[in-house]
Amino acid sequence: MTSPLPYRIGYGEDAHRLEAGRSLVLGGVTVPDAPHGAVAHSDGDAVLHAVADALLAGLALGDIGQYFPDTAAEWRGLDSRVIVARALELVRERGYAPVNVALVVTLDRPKLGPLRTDIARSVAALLALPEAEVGVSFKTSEGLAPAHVQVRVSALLARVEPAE
Ligand SMILES: Nc1ccn([C@@H]2O[C@H](COP(=O)(O)O)[C@@H](O)[C@H]2O)c(=O)n1
Ligand SMILES: C[C@@]1(CO)OP(=O)(O)OP(=O)(O)OC[C@H]1O
Repeated sequence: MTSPLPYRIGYGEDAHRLEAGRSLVLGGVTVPDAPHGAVAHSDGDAVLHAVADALLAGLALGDIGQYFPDTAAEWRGLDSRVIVARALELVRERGYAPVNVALVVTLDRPKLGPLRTDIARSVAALLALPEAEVGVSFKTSEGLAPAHVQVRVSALLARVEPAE
């Protein structure tokens, strides 16, 4: 697919159920002393799954489940940084690069504020962006979904190579 557009917007979401005794990884950062972690086929990093889906959606390339099916034994326990790297590669192959991303994590506990910079820095490094181009917001569900993490991500992609 070639696109003449100078900019394209992508949006991605992910959600995972939380269970005690599992680690909670968000944006490539392991949350210390988390009371619960994601139930998932991979490492359950809902931030990175939503980031990758936003990159893919920006170029109408489908979603991560098509590239990393949760029925494939080879992806069990997968480090989600691999998923983002693949999505970024697909974006670059089409002549685009991410410009900035904004992500919102909805999680009742623990409080993530102390990890905001770590998560921004980690996601920025994965996308080869300055840290200031990764916006990180946290929300509680106000008790409506205490055993659940939800992430929403918007991403702006810019054409960096001339359209073929
Ligand atoms: N896991 C979370 C959730 C929220 N925060 C911060 O708490 C503030 C209030 O959140 P509301 O959902 O009640 O509006 C807000 O400043 C969030 O950044 C957090 O640190 N960790
Ligand atoms: C990442 C994959 C693959 O390991 O599995 P999960 O960790 O379950 O994550 P999800 O966001 O439900 O879907 C994408 C999957 O294909």
